[in-house]
Formats: sequence, C-alpha cells, structure tokens
Amino acid sequence: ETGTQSNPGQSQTQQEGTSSVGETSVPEQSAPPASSTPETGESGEETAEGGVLVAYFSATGNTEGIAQHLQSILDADLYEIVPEVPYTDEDLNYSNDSCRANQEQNDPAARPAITGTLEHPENYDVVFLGYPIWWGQAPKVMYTFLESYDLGDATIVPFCTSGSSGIGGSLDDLHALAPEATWLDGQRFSGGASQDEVTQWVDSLDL
Ligand SMILES: Cc1cc2nc3c(=O)[nH]c(=O)nc-3n(C[C@H](O)[C@H](O)[C@H](O)COP(=O)(O)O)c2cc1C
Repeated sequence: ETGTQSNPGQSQTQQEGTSSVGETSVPEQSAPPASSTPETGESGEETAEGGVLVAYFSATGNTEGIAQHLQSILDADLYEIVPEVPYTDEDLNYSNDSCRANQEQNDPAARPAITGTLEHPENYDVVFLGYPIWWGQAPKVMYTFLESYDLGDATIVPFCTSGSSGIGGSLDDLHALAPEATWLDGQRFSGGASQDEVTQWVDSLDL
C-alpha cells in the first residue's frame, strides 16, 4: 500500500466551526503589480500554494485515526509515511528487548526506508506531522521523512498518540531535522480521540 496525498474516499463535508487554515487573506486595496507572477507552475499545472498537509506514520492505526480527523477538519492533503518494510506484531513487541522497533529506537543511525513519494513538499505552508510515541520518542521513520524532504520555512504542527507519554520528549530531535521550519508546540492524543477533540485543538492553534 502506498501513501496517497488526496484520498477522495476519505474526504468529507467540512465541519461546522472549522478553522480558516489555508485561506489567504489579500488586502483588497492593493492592486497586484503589472508583472504579477501567474498562479500556475512552469508546466502550467495549478500550484497549491498555502496548502495544508497532514503527514503521518501509524503502525497500529491510532495515529491514522487522528490524521483522518485532521484531513476532514482542514480539508487537507493526507500523506501516509509508509515504511518499505512494514512492522509486524513481533517487530512492535516492545517487551522483547531485541524487537525491531526497540533496536531502531536504540540506534541513533537507524533510518528505516520509506516507500512512495511526497509530491511537491514546497507547496505546503502548514504541515501537521503525526506519529506514535515509541520509548518517549518519534519512530525513526519520522527522522527518515524529515531528512528526505525539505519543508523549508513551513509551519510544522506535530501531533502524536501514545499510551500515556507526552509529546514533549520527542520534539528536540525532530526540530533539529527541520531547523528552518516554525515548529508549533504540538499535541498528544489518546488513540481513540474524537473528531470534536481534534477540532477544539485545531481551533486553538489560531493558524
Ligand atoms: C515500540 C513501542 C514503544 C512504545 N513506547 C511508548 C512510550 O514510551 N510511551 C507511551 O505512552 N506509549 C508507548 N507506546 C504505545 C504507542 O505510543 C501507542 O499505542 C500509539 O497510540 C500507537 O500509535 P499507532 O497505532 O498510530 O501506531 C509504544 C508502542 C510501541 C509499539
């Protein structure tokens, strides 16, 4: 299965009380300069400037649920970070010291490969970045993602799911991998967080 940026099957009608993320407000009185840049790229295709992306990794579906709420709330593009080698139950069995997930989290150099491509990362002004907490940190595949794509000076909004741990301990490493970005504080959710809960958080961001 590959990551899809826009999945029509998952798009829903915009909810009441959605934030205005993605809308640009242009002062009415300022006329565009005569030689204003056209809004199409060199190839003539439409650009999605000011777009919102929800990029996430989820091994057991919890973070995916939050990502889908966000896509629906924000009318955002959705991109699943898919490891080239999927995680099996045994890989995730953290009570086994030598399970794959534990080995990767213990190895500073681990960068599990990603399959699929994020198209036009430069088009996104706001990137919601979602992951499960593994041993207090983001899974190493998130490091692979941030090292693979230049998100420039986008605003990155981290979110996570966990059994109980907060998001705080995972942020320093991620910040270092996209130092030009503006990082918002981010938010931890429990696995089954409702769309209302996610909506309240998005509204509080004042994006
Ligand atoms: C290898 C591994 C390590 C984990 N470490 C933590 C942890 O340190 N703190 C915590 O609260 N939950 C921890 N969890 C639980 C996950 O964060 C939680 O189940 C999360 O919602 C899974 O998200 P997902 O379904 O999107 O993969 C860990 C899970 C795994 C598989």
